[in-house]
Amino acid sequence: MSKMTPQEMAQKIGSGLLSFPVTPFKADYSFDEATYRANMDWLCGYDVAGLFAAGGTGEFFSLTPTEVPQVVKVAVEETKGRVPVLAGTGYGTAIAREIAIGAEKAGADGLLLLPPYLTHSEQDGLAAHVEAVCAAVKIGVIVYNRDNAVLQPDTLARLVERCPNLVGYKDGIGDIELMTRVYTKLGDRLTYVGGLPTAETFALPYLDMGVTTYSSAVFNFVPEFATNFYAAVRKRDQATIHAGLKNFILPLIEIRNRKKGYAVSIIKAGMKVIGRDSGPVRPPLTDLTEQEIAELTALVKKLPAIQSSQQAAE
Ligand SMILES: O=C([O-])C(=O)C[C@H](O)[C@@H](O)C(=O)[O-]
Repeated sequence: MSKMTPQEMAQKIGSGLLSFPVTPFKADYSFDEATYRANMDWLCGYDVAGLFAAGGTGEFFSLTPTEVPQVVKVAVEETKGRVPVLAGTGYGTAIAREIAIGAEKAGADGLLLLPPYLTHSEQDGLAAHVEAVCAAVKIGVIVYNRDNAVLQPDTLARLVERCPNLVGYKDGIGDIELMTRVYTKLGDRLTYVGGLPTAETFALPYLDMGVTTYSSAVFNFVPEFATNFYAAVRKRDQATIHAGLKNFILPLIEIRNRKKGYAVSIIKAGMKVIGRDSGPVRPPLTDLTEQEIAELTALVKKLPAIQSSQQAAE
Protein backbone atom coordinates (compact mmCIF):
# COMPACT_ATOMS: atom_id res chain seq x y z
CA MET A 1 0.00 0.00 0.00
CA SER A 2 1.42 3.39 -1.02
CA LYS A 3 2.37 5.60 1.87
CA MET A 4 0.35 8.70 2.64
CA THR A 5 1.99 11.97 1.62
CA PRO A 6 2.84 14.22 4.58
CA GLN A 7 0.01 16.51 3.58
CA GLU A 8 -2.49 13.61 3.34
CA MET A 9 -1.39 12.42 6.77
CA ALA A 10 -1.79 15.90 8.28
CA GLN A 11 -5.25 16.30 6.82
CA LYS A 12 -6.35 12.87 8.05
CA ILE A 13 -5.13 13.22 11.61
CA GLY A 14 -6.61 16.71 11.90
CA SER A 15 -10.06 15.33 11.09
CA GLY A 16 -10.64 13.06 14.06
CA LEU A 17 -9.60 11.70 17.43
CA LEU A 18 -6.06 10.38 17.89
CA SER A 19 -5.21 7.15 19.70
CA PHE A 20 -2.00 6.76 21.71
CA PRO A 21 -2.03 3.06 22.58
CA VAL A 22 -0.16 1.62 25.53
CA THR A 23 2.77 -0.69 24.83
CA PRO A 24 2.05 -3.95 26.67
CA PHE A 25 4.84 -5.59 28.64
CA LYS A 26 5.08 -9.05 30.18
CA ALA A 27 5.93 -9.50 33.85
CA ASP A 28 9.64 -9.46 32.88
CA TYR A 29 9.07 -6.11 31.09
CA SER A 30 9.62 -7.61 27.64
CA PHE A 31 7.36 -6.43 24.81
CA ASP A 32 4.09 -8.38 24.82
CA GLU A 33 3.46 -8.53 21.06
CA ALA A 34 0.36 -10.76 21.24
CA THR A 35 -1.47 -8.38 23.59
CA TYR A 36 -0.41 -5.40 21.49
CA ARG A 37 -1.84 -7.03 18.37
CA ALA A 38 -5.13 -7.78 20.15
CA ASN A 39 -5.37 -4.20 21.44
CA MET A 40 -4.56 -2.70 18.01
CA ASP A 41 -7.14 -4.81 16.25
CA TRP A 42 -9.79 -3.88 18.82
CA LEU A 43 -9.05 -0.14 18.78
CA CYS A 44 -9.12 -0.02 14.98
CA GLY A 45 -12.80 -0.87 15.22
CA TYR A 46 -13.46 2.62 16.55
CA ASP A 47 -13.61 5.94 14.70
CA VAL A 48 -10.05 7.23 15.08
CA ALA A 49 -8.06 9.35 12.63
CA GLY A 50 -4.62 8.11 13.61
CA LEU A 51 -2.78 5.76 15.92
CA PHE A 52 0.51 6.82 17.48
CA ALA A 53 2.62 3.76 18.23
CA ALA A 54 5.31 4.22 20.89
CA GLY A 55 4.13 7.67 21.89
CA GLY A 56 4.21 9.05 25.40
CA THR A 57 1.37 6.84 26.61
CA GLY A 58 3.15 4.06 24.74
CA GLU A 59 6.15 4.62 27.05
CA PHE A 60 8.42 5.78 24.21
CA PHE A 61 10.84 7.00 26.88
CA SER A 62 11.25 3.41 28.16
CA LEU A 63 11.69 1.67 24.81
CA THR A 64 15.10 1.11 23.25
CA PRO A 65 15.80 2.69 19.83
CA THR A 66 15.61 -0.83 18.43
CA GLU A 67 12.27 -1.64 20.07
CA VAL A 68 10.45 1.39 18.64
CA PRO A 69 10.50 0.23 14.99
CA GLN A 70 9.60 -3.29 16.17
CA VAL A 71 6.51 -1.92 17.96
CA VAL A 72 5.65 0.21 14.92
CA LYS A 73 5.94 -2.77 12.57
CA VAL A 74 3.43 -4.73 14.66
CA ALA A 75 1.06 -1.75 14.76
CA VAL A 76 1.27 -1.33 10.96
CA GLU A 77 0.65 -5.05 10.41
CA GLU A 78 -2.30 -5.15 12.80
CA THR A 79 -4.06 -1.97 11.66
CA LYS A 80 -3.97 -3.35 8.09
CA GLY A 81 -4.26 0.11 6.55
CA ARG A 82 -7.49 0.90 8.43
CA VAL A 83 -5.88 3.77 10.35
CA PRO A 84 -2.68 5.76 9.72
CA VAL A 85 0.09 4.69 12.08
CA LEU A 86 2.51 7.32 13.33
CA ALA A 87 5.59 6.59 15.41
CA GLY A 88 7.29 8.35 18.25
CA THR A 89 10.89 9.44 17.76
CA GLY A 90 13.10 11.58 19.94
CA TYR A 91 16.20 11.98 22.14
CA GLY A 92 19.25 13.65 20.57
CA THR A 93 19.50 14.24 16.84
CA ALA A 94 21.49 11.10 16.04
CA ILE A 95 19.12 8.77 17.90
CA ALA A 96 16.01 10.62 16.70
CA ARG A 97 17.15 10.22 13.08
CA GLU A 98 17.94 6.53 13.62
CA ILE A 99 14.51 5.84 15.13
CA ALA A 100 12.78 7.92 12.44
CA ILE A 101 14.46 5.98 9.63
CA GLY A 102 13.62 2.69 11.33
CA ALA A 103 9.99 3.68 11.86
CA GLU A 104 9.63 4.74 8.22
CA LYS A 105 11.09 1.40 7.11
CA ALA A 106 8.61 -0.33 9.46
CA GLY A 107 5.77 1.32 7.55
CA ALA A 108 4.86 4.37 9.65
CA ASP A 109 2.78 7.04 7.91
CA GLY A 110 4.33 9.78 10.01
CA LEU A 111 6.35 10.70 13.07
CA LEU A 112 5.79 12.50 16.35
CA LEU A 113 9.09 14.16 17.32
CA LEU A 114 9.30 14.10 21.12
CA PRO A 115 11.77 16.40 22.92
CA PRO A 116 15.56 15.92 22.97
CA TYR A 117 16.94 14.20 26.07
CA LEU A 118 17.77 16.29 29.16
CA THR A 119 19.55 19.33 27.70
CA HIS A 120 17.97 22.73 27.03
CA SER A 121 18.94 24.57 23.86
CA GLU A 122 18.51 27.77 21.89
CA GLN A 123 16.02 28.16 19.04
CA ASP A 124 18.61 27.74 16.28
CA GLY A 125 19.82 24.52 17.91
CA LEU A 126 16.27 23.15 18.19
CA ALA A 127 15.60 24.18 14.60
CA ALA A 128 18.70 22.33 13.36
CA HIS A 129 17.57 19.27 15.34
CA VAL A 130 14.07 19.29 13.83
CA GLU A 131 15.42 19.92 10.33
CA ALA A 132 17.83 17.01 10.60
CA VAL A 133 15.03 14.62 11.57
CA CYS A 134 12.71 15.91 8.83
CA ALA A 135 15.51 15.49 6.27
CA ALA A 136 16.06 11.87 7.30
CA VAL A 137 12.62 10.70 6.10
CA LYS A 138 9.99 11.30 3.44
CA ILE A 139 6.99 10.80 5.73
CA GLY A 140 5.30 13.63 7.60
CA VAL A 141 6.65 14.94 10.91
CA ILE A 142 4.73 16.46 13.81
CA VAL A 143 6.83 18.49 16.24
CA TYR A 144 5.94 18.25 19.91
CA ASN A 145 6.32 21.42 21.99
CA ARG A 146 6.87 20.11 25.50
CA ASP A 147 9.34 20.38 28.43
CA ASN A 148 12.75 21.36 27.00
CA ALA A 149 11.54 21.53 23.40
CA VAL A 150 9.70 24.84 22.93
CA LEU A 151 9.76 26.10 19.35
CA GLN A 152 8.70 29.74 18.98
CA PRO A 153 6.41 30.85 16.12
CA ASP A 154 9.22 32.51 14.15
CA THR A 155 11.34 29.35 14.40
CA LEU A 156 8.41 27.25 13.21
CA ALA A 157 7.85 29.66 10.30
CA ARG A 158 11.49 29.25 9.21
CA LEU A 159 11.31 25.47 9.62
CA VAL A 160 8.21 24.97 7.47
CA GLU A 161 9.97 26.85 4.66
CA ARG A 162 12.90 24.40 4.78
CA CYS A 163 11.01 21.20 5.71
CA PRO A 164 8.05 20.46 3.39
CA ASN A 165 7.32 17.30 5.41
CA LEU A 166 6.95 19.22 8.68
CA VAL A 167 3.16 19.19 8.79
CA GLY A 168 2.02 19.16 12.39
CA TYR A 169 2.40 20.82 15.78
CA LYS A 170 1.50 19.14 19.05
CA ASP A 171 1.11 21.26 22.14
CA GLY A 172 2.22 19.72 25.40
CA ILE A 173 2.78 23.03 27.23
CA GLY A 174 -0.68 24.61 27.70
CA ASP A 175 0.52 28.19 27.18
CA ILE A 176 -2.53 29.86 25.62
CA GLU A 177 -0.60 32.90 24.38
CA LEU A 178 2.03 30.71 22.70
CA MET A 179 -0.61 28.44 21.15
CA THR A 180 -2.46 31.51 19.86
CA ARG A 181 0.74 33.06 18.44
CA VAL A 182 1.70 29.77 16.74
CA TYR A 183 -1.71 29.34 15.14
CA THR A 184 -1.86 32.99 14.08
CA LYS A 185 1.60 32.76 12.51
CA LEU A 186 1.34 29.34 10.85
CA GLY A 187 -2.41 29.05 10.14
CA ASP A 188 -3.37 26.13 7.92
CA ARG A 189 0.27 25.27 7.06
CA LEU A 190 0.21 22.94 10.05
CA THR A 191 -2.25 20.57 11.70
CA TYR A 192 -2.56 21.24 15.42
CA VAL A 193 -2.85 18.53 18.08
CA GLY A 194 -3.67 18.99 21.75
CA GLY A 195 -1.27 16.88 23.75
CA LEU A 196 -1.54 17.78 27.42
CA PRO A 197 -2.07 14.99 29.94
CA THR A 198 -5.68 13.77 29.81
CA ALA A 199 -6.23 15.89 26.73
CA GLU A 200 -10.05 15.87 26.98
CA THR A 201 -9.71 18.43 29.79
CA PHE A 202 -8.51 21.12 27.36
CA ALA A 203 -10.23 20.05 24.15
CA LEU A 204 -13.04 22.62 23.93
CA PRO A 205 -11.00 25.81 24.58
CA TYR A 206 -8.24 24.47 22.31
CA LEU A 207 -10.72 23.98 19.49
CA ASP A 208 -11.25 27.74 19.47
CA MET A 209 -7.46 28.16 19.10
CA GLY A 210 -7.43 26.08 15.91
CA VAL A 211 -6.61 22.76 17.57
CA THR A 212 -9.03 20.35 15.86
CA THR A 213 -7.81 17.14 17.44
CA TYR A 214 -6.00 15.75 20.46
CA SER A 215 -4.21 12.67 21.73
CA SER A 216 -6.65 10.75 23.88
CA ALA A 217 -4.91 8.38 26.28
CA VAL A 218 -8.21 7.31 27.89
CA PHE A 219 -9.35 6.15 24.46
CA ASN A 220 -7.25 3.06 25.22
CA PHE A 221 -9.74 1.71 27.74
CA VAL A 222 -12.96 3.73 27.31
CA PRO A 223 -13.10 4.17 23.52
CA GLU A 224 -16.86 4.76 23.38
CA PHE A 225 -16.61 7.53 25.98
CA ALA A 226 -13.58 9.06 24.22
CA THR A 227 -15.15 9.07 20.75
CA ASN A 228 -18.47 10.41 22.07
CA PHE A 229 -16.60 13.11 23.98
CA TYR A 230 -14.63 14.09 20.85
CA ALA A 231 -17.85 14.28 18.82
CA ALA A 232 -19.33 16.54 21.51
CA VAL A 233 -16.25 18.78 21.35
CA ARG A 234 -16.51 19.15 17.57
CA LYS A 235 -20.21 20.00 17.97
CA ARG A 236 -19.40 22.30 20.89
CA ASP A 237 -22.00 20.40 22.91
CA GLN A 238 -21.22 22.03 26.26
CA ALA A 239 -23.67 19.91 28.29
CA THR A 240 -22.13 16.60 27.18
CA ILE A 241 -18.59 17.94 27.52
CA HIS A 242 -19.09 19.24 31.05
CA ALA A 243 -20.92 16.07 32.12
CA GLY A 244 -18.02 13.96 30.83
CA LEU A 245 -15.49 16.17 32.59
CA LYS A 246 -17.45 16.20 35.86
CA ASN A 247 -18.37 12.53 35.98
CA PHE A 248 -15.27 10.86 34.52
CA ILE A 249 -12.29 12.98 33.47
CA LEU A 250 -11.91 15.10 36.62
CA PRO A 251 -12.36 12.15 39.03
CA LEU A 252 -9.79 10.23 36.93
CA ILE A 253 -7.39 13.20 37.15
CA GLU A 254 -7.76 13.17 40.94
CA ILE A 255 -6.24 9.66 40.93
CA ARG A 256 -3.73 10.55 38.20
CA ASN A 257 -2.38 13.48 40.20
CA ARG A 258 -1.44 11.40 43.22
CA LYS A 259 1.95 10.32 41.88
CA LYS A 260 4.44 11.40 39.22
CA GLY A 261 4.08 9.38 36.02
CA TYR A 262 0.52 8.31 36.72
CA ALA A 263 -0.66 10.01 33.48
CA VAL A 264 0.66 6.87 31.76
CA SER A 265 0.32 4.34 34.60
CA ILE A 266 -3.42 5.06 34.99
CA ILE A 267 -3.98 4.14 31.36
CA LYS A 268 -2.26 0.78 31.83
CA ALA A 269 -4.42 0.31 34.93
CA GLY A 270 -7.48 1.10 32.79
CA MET A 271 -6.53 -1.73 30.44
CA LYS A 272 -6.53 -4.10 33.43
CA VAL A 273 -9.92 -2.75 34.55
CA ILE A 274 -11.56 -3.60 31.19
CA GLY A 275 -10.00 -7.05 31.01
CA ARG A 276 -7.29 -6.22 28.46
CA ASP A 277 -4.43 -6.50 30.94
CA SER A 278 -1.38 -4.99 29.22
CA GLY A 279 1.03 -5.67 32.03
CA PRO A 280 3.12 -3.31 34.15
CA VAL A 281 4.65 0.00 33.25
CA ARG A 282 8.42 -0.07 32.96
CA PRO A 283 10.50 1.77 35.51
CA PRO A 284 10.95 4.64 36.20
CA LEU A 285 7.14 4.65 36.21
CA THR A 286 5.20 2.87 38.95
CA ASP A 287 1.88 1.07 38.71
CA LEU A 288 -1.30 2.09 40.52
CA THR A 289 -1.98 0.45 43.87
CA GLU A 290 -4.76 -2.13 44.20
CA GLN A 291 -6.84 0.48 46.04
CA GLU A 292 -6.38 2.98 43.18
CA ILE A 293 -7.29 0.33 40.63
CA ALA A 294 -10.47 -0.37 42.61
CA GLU A 295 -11.31 3.36 42.50
CA LEU A 296 -10.71 3.44 38.74
CA THR A 297 -12.87 0.32 38.31
CA ALA A 298 -15.77 2.03 40.11
CA LEU A 299 -15.34 5.08 37.86
CA VAL A 300 -15.40 3.01 34.67
CA LYS A 301 -18.41 1.00 35.86
CA LYS A 302 -20.43 4.21 36.24
CA LEU A 303 -19.81 5.25 32.61
CA PRO A 304 -22.69 3.43 30.89
CA ALA A 305 -25.19 5.09 33.27
CA ILE A 306 -23.60 8.47 32.55
CA GLN A 307 -23.76 7.95 28.81
CA SER A 308 -27.33 6.63 28.80
CA SER A 309 -28.48 9.60 30.89
CA GLN A 310 -26.80 11.90 28.37
CA GLN A 311 -28.50 10.15 25.46
CA ALA A 312 -31.83 10.43 27.30
CA ALA A 313 -31.24 14.15 27.77
CA GLU A 314 -30.58 14.68 24.03
O1 LIG B 1 2.70 11.05 23.53
C1 LIG B 1 1.89 11.78 24.08
O2 LIG B 1 1.99 13.02 24.09
C2 LIG B 1 0.71 11.24 24.75
O3 LIG B 1 0.59 10.07 24.93
C3 LIG B 1 -0.26 12.28 25.23
C4 LIG B 1 -1.41 11.69 25.96
O4 LIG B 1 -2.25 10.99 25.07
C5 LIG B 1 -2.17 12.83 26.64
O5 LIG B 1 -2.66 13.71 25.64
C6 LIG B 1 -3.30 12.27 27.46
O6 LIG B 1 -2.96 11.78 28.56
O7 LIG B 1 -4.46 12.34 27.02
